[in-house]
Amino acid sequence: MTNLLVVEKVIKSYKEAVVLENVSLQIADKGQIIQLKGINGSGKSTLFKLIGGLEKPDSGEILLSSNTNLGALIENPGFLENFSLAYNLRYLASIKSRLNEAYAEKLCQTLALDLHSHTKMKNYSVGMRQKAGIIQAIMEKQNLILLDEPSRGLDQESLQKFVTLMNQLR
Ligand SMILES: Nc1ncnc2c1ncn2[C@@H]1O[C@H](COP(=O)(O)OP(=O)(O)OP(=O)(O)O)[C@@H](O)[C@H]1O
Repeated sequence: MTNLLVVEKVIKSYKEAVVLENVSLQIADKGQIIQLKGINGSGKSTLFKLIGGLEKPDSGEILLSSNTNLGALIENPGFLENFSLAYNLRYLASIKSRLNEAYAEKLCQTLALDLHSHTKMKNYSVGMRQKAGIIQAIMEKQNLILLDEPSRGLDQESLQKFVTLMNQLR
């Protein structure tokens, strides 16, 4: 079976500081939930940025298979701040295809967000932005999903719904 992701002997430094030193991992199957644990500043977000192509490794390789469809929520998700949630989701989906409105609606309902709200993204709370970030990472039924601190800002009820949602995606 082709791996969805291969990280091979990756080294990444910022100035003098080596953040990732010979990191290797493979993700072969769908249906796995893999937790990346490490103390603050140990390089978790950096690894996600490398996998997402937002940063380049100093050496080593990051390989995504041709059938990998990557979804990512990395640190503070960027949005078109003067536009609504629906506009943003349609825009993001349009890069590859077209928004599945029914699925987006279902995800929004699950996480208690109003897809049809006219509120501009810049006026969303931290938790609402986080939910929007989670939704854009999974709304295309991506088969490899990177979620960096996904619980940030979520209230207790939303957190439970998020966990249920993740288990349903497996
Ligand atoms: N753009 C950058 N320029 C310089 N140093 C950076 C940059 N990005 C990250 N670092 C440094 O790399 C190290 C790893 O940061 P990273 O954000 O990957 O850690 P983390 O494990 O995700 O931390 P946390 O658990 O606190 O979110 C830290 O020392 C950080 O200061």
